[in-house]
Amino acid sequence: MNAPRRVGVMGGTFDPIHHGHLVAASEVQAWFDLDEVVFVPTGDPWHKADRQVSQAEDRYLMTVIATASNPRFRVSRVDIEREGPTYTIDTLRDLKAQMPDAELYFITGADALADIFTWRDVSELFELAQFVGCTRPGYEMDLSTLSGIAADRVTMVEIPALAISSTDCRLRTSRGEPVWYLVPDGVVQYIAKHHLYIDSPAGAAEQKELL
Ligand SMILES: Nc1ncnc2c1ncn2[C@@H]1O[C@H](COP(=O)(O)OP(=O)(O)OP(=O)(O)O)[C@@H](O)[C@H]1O
Ligand SMILES: O=C(O)c1ccc[n+]([C@@H]2O[C@H](COP(=O)([O-])O)[C@@H](O)[C@H]2O)c1
Repeated sequence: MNAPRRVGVMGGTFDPIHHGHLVAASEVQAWFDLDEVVFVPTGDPWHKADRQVSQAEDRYLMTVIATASNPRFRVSRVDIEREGPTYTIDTLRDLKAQMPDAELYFITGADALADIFTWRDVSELFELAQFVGCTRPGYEMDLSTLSGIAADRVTMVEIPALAISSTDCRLRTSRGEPVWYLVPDGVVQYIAKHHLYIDSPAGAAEQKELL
């Protein structure tokens, strides 16, 4: 009998996708010898309701551009195409329906993992996937706070520390500061071409210079 496919699932708002996301996915792929990592941009990230999130289609296309050079990476539209707020329980059910024999590994940073007990249907989440928490500068995750099934289903992985966040990339862009080398080149160009994260004509002029 063939061994089951091992599939990483990298969920994120990716507004924009940056090298912290890509390094986390690549490290976990290598660590668990995953056959592929599926990036899943959120549709409606209810947990980020305190701010305006860019159009799903822009976040999806930036994710496609950023992952295109890695043959083990692909991007799924399951969260974008589902109506209503995005919950990981639905993401994992949809992916499991598409790949019934796959073992799923849901990849998060330490900050997202620390909040996992606030996520919808948390105990079923641990039945559908193993969870992999990546270290992230500025965030601690103490695995001893997990109990029962969660403790067996969560692994922490130490990855190269990249103090990059989408928040900082948006702020830098809005101030006319460069995001080259924080995000892939194609994403810099997408941001500038589509005038993302700019709220003033002066900022737009700076952005033109970046192209
Ligand atoms: N630099 C990083 N190192 C490790 N993990 C990261 C890093 N940046 C993001 N992640 C993880 O990637 C996933 C998707 O993150 P998300 O798209 O929210 O990016 P973000 O940089 O945290 O965004 P924002 O600043 O807008 O909150 C989350 O699990 C998050 O913890
Ligand atoms: O299912 C939930 O209740 C839930 C709550 C918060 C975050 N998530 C998922 O966690 C992933 C990372 O989220 P974020 O906010 O760091 O981009 C993304 O796939 C979200 O859909 C999921």
